[in-house]
Amino acid sequence: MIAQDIEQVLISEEELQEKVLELGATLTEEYREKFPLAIGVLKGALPFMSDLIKRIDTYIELDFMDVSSYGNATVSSGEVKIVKDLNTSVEGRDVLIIEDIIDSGKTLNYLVELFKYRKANSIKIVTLLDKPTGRKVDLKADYVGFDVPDAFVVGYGLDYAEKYRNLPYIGVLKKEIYSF
Ligand SMILES: O=P(O)(O)OC[C@H]1O[C@H](OP(=O)(O)OP(=O)(O)O)[C@H](O)[C@@H]1O
Ligand SMILES: Nc1nc2[nH]cnc2c(=O)[nH]1
Ligand SMILES: [Mg+2]
Repeated sequence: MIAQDIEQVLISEEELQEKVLELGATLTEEYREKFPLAIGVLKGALPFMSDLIKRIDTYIELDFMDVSSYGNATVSSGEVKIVKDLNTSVEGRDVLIIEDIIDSGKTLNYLVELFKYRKANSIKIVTLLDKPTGRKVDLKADYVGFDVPDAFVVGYGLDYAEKYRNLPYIGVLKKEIYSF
């Protein structure tokens, strides 16, 4: 049972699902007349994206980008690596980036600049979690599910050393699990 490693549940499964419904309704209105390209940032955004897109009731196209700046560390290296690029061109498209968390902001800052350079028509960000205290670059999401405190959170896509992504809620690990 991986739940035994959790010290505290910060956001329950029910709260997550309720927020996903709310964000889905907002995005349905935002993109009603458009055909946005929804870009999931792997791997963390996977569970959130999977739930969210089912609540967006308009035509959307999906694509994925795999970038990594943390490796197995809990502090961003600051260097964003493209592990997998998009299959689709963003030129002229209304791009909706779907993320699990904004912490330093470096991952999304990099992606926003990249999609601007590639001539996207518009770029919006929806993130499940925002950790404003972690910010190292000036970056704001257009849609935020929850603000989280200055702690390393796991679950619902968020990992510690690649584990815990499959927890259905957001929590904080017991101190003895972390190796820092
Ligand atoms: O705002 P930042 O400080 O850049 O941090 C946020 C990013 O870090 C995590 O991804 P990570 O690079 O660890 O890869 P993963 O999604 O595969 O876990 C998370 O999923 C975000 O993409
Ligand atoms: N799992 C996890 N990944 C992150 N990437 C950036 N911040 C975090 C965090 O708080 N938890
Ligand atoms: Mg990520």
